[in-house]
Amino acid sequence: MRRPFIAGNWKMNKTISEGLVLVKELKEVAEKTDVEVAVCVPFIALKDIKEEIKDSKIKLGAQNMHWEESGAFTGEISPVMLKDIGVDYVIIGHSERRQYFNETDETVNKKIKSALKHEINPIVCVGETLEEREKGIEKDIVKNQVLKAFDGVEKDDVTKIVIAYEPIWAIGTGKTASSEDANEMCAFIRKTIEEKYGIDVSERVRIQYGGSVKPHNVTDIMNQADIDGALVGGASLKADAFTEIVNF
Ligand SMILES: O=C(CO)COP(=O)(O)O
Repeated sequence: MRRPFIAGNWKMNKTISEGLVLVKELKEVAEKTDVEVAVCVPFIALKDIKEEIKDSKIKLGAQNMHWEESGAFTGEISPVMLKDIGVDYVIIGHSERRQYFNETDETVNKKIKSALKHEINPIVCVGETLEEREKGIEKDIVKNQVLKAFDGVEKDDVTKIVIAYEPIWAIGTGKTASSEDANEMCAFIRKTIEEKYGIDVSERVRIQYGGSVKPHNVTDIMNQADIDGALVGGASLKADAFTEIVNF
């Protein structure tokens, strides 16, 4: 019922020409699978990558955006600009943006509502730090992030949003949450959505896991009942590894 969704987050990697080489190699796997496949690429590569994948099944994502449509916001990119290129998805509230660029639950919420208004599907990231997990407060943290992210979001829009559960301690560290722990949190997120919007919505919203997803662990992760996909960092930078992940 929920279509599996594997998205690569290239982060600050790949020049435009390197990115073009990579997406050319991903077209075939996207063609042959029922899994939805997306690449979330640096802003400056969006247009060229779009041109390259326009006749393929690969979807295009950005990694951030401002919530305003235009204005005096030096260095920022607006939803109007992303839509103009034909972007399908935008990652919002990645932990690296929360950690290094002062992104808050409030800005995440504004960005989600703005993306929806401009018909770009948000991939909203939530997840706890290691310290929070060790204290046993990870569910409180994640619930709070989810509720703040969805504040004021209309019921009809909820399933346009993809939620990515990315425990911060698992990102780029080679440590994955056990698939059972990851599933437990994803089920808890789904419950949180159910409490706010009802089960008809919560059963349809897609929840990804992210954090050191690799070819060797993806099958186990994707076999979990409440995990509908993966947001892949490092392993999305190589065609062979990402292809294996898509073919979980
Ligand atoms: O942050 C991530 C995806 O957004 C995960 O990154 P890694 O797969 O490199 O751990």
